[in-house]
Amino acid sequence: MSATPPSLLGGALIIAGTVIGAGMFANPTATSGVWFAGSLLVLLYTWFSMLSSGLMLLEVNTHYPHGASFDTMVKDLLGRGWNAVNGLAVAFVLYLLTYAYIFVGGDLTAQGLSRLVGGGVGLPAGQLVFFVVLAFCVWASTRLVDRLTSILIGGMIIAFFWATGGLITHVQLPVLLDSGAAEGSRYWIYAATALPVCLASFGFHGNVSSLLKYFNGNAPKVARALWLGTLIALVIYVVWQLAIQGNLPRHEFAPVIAAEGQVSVLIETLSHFVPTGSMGVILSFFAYLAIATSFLGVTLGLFDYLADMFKWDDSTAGRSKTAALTFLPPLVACLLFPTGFVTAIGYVGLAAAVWTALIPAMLLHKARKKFPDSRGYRVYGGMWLIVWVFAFGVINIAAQILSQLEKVPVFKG
Ligand SMILES: N[C@@H](Cc1ccccc1)C(=O)O
Repeated sequence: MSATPPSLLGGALIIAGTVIGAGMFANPTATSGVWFAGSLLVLLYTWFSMLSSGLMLLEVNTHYPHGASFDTMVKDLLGRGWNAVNGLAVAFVLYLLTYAYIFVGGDLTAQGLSRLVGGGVGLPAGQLVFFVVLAFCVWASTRLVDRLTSILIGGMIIAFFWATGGLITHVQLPVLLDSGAAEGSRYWIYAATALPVCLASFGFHGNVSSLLKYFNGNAPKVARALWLGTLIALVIYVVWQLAIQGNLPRHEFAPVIAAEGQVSVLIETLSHFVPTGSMGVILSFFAYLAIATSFLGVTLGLFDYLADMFKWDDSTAGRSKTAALTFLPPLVACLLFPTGFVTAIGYVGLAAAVWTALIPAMLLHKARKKFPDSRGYRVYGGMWLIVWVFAFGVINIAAQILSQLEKVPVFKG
């Protein structure tokens, strides 16, 4: 990153770039049970809780030297045991996301290539092409990724409004409100599937300490960047829900759910209800950019994390070893065990709940005891916020486990 501190908007875009990713493509499918009005409540609840836990991490971070990582804070405040749990949960999320990105990115690549050469490019071929190009960027250099990301994020936001602009004008109120639903249709009983997926789609918490370093320890400015970045994401998610759930009727979601929310199937099913035309292509293009930016951000995080853990240096040999450990396990898993996309994101939510909700709440509780008369940045809310965020984590973990065990109703369309 450059030496001059970035603008507030620059910081907010870094956050928005991480937040907006694979998660959002799973949202319309995961919230098809609670439908539009319910999804707004779930999104608001998740946004507020995730922003708050990010601000908690920020407050804790101000007690440590600039750039002190998650690892340092957890070890110091909660001890080695929790640090091991935290490290495992972080690694699990990053690996699983890489898997989900290859899955979706490969799907879209296969579609795109088929269109170019006139059909017949399979999913594994698409996954390999997508993977090789982006993994090469990460292996080659951090600077390249940095440059690439800002261009991609800009393009992504433009493509998003371009693509959904058309869809929004077609939104049908009865579809959005599901007013033609059968007598006695139920919505709230399906909240458990929605929660962890929305949690995953608001995750960014690995970026807080690097942003604080980037802004030279100016915590209030980082806090503003978190507010702005997560608000941009919230607006985009709401518009996205409107575009999909305002056009594709709830009772027609079955094929999308059966395909586990695969993005190409979502777009294809949508095209039966709206004349998507070139919009389908722009939508795929947007999806592509969103996945690519997250892939770059997440794998770079995983890459640095592994290099640091194994103390592998920055030489070509060192980087190659790190790259192999970063990329090969998810690629192999993707080729061998193609489970569904929405399920994968649900498990991302489960593991992410540990380090984006439970741990931040525990850290802040400890930090306020350890540094009682600090006069620096303080997040709003006092003790009730700590309890709120902790409960949010527990609720999400329970929701994912119960819906995987089918102990709670799961909407099938
Ligand atoms: N929000 C990211 C996923 C993520 C989760 C947790 C931490 C960081 C990133 C996405 O939707 O793709």
